[in-house]
Amino acid sequence: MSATLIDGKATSQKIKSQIAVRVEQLAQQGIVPGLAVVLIGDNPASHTYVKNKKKTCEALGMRSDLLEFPESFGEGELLEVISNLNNDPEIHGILVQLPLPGHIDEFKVILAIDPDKDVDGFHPVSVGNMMIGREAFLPCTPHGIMKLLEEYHIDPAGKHAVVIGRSNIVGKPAGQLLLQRDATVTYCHSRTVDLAEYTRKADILISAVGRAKFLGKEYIKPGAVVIDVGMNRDENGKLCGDVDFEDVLDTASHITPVPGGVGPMTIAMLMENTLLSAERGLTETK
Ligand SMILES: Nc1nc2c(c(=O)[nH]1)N[C@@H](CN(C=O)c1ccc(C(=O)N[C@@H](CCC(=O)O)C(=O)O)cc1)CN2
Repeated sequence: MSATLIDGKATSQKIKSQIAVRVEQLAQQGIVPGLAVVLIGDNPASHTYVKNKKKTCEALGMRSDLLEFPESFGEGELLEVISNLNNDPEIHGILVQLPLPGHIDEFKVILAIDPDKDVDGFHPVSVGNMMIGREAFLPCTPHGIMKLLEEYHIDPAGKHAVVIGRSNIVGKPAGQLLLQRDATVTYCHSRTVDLAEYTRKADILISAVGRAKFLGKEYIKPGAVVIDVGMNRDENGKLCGDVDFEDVLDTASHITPVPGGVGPMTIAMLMENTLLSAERGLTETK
């Protein structure tokens, strides 16, 4: 039997429609959620992502400031830009597009963002709050994964979730959020010996490996839910995930496509975090 497709595009559209309604309600109180996106350098993929963020903001009635700087932009200059955004009352969310050029210390930059405007959920304060289950901006990709599971009525409680990847942006927080939903979580990574030994025991498999079509059916437990976070190019230059989609289709129960799976959810969750930040400001000033 063929797996059910987990449609991130449709789910993200649904979430964005709900966000647009809340943005309109805020507008009646004279507040427009504002997102500042900072881009350094010429990475073509990053350019596409920030343009999409701007377009989505505008489509939802939110303000979006795109601040673009050359590859040579200094770390000190960037920290100053962030400080100005921290102090701008019309900006509710600040996002510095990653990766940054090598001469800029990513951690220093993340640390400079006011945690109240950290809509990426990368600041140690956000990460700490997420870890202990307190209110926090959740990192957009893992949060998007959890929303997809919810949308498709997949309850992680009691399931064995295997996460391949241990990045701070995706792997680590994805495992943490699954744990909070009572899954039993195993992390695998580039030094894991006999990966298939673990993945074949996964009821929910999250892959953030970054290797095109790396996971075939021999890695998948029959009936597993497969969430593909990979964003790779195949031998023909076509966008594809970590999972060999066609090969796995008859083994998995549910699967996310690439494109159209987790990716669109990342942007929807960013919009939601920015809206939450603006709504939060409203509560605090009342
Ligand atoms: N500051 C951040 N930097 C980066 C993040 C992030 O969350 N915060 N994540 C990624 C890039 N990213 C958003 O920034 C992102 C990547 C991909 C997509 C997406 O919608 N992908 C589409 C396909 C797009 C295409 O055709 O190329 C899909 O999967 O359907 C959204 C956001 C790294 N940097």
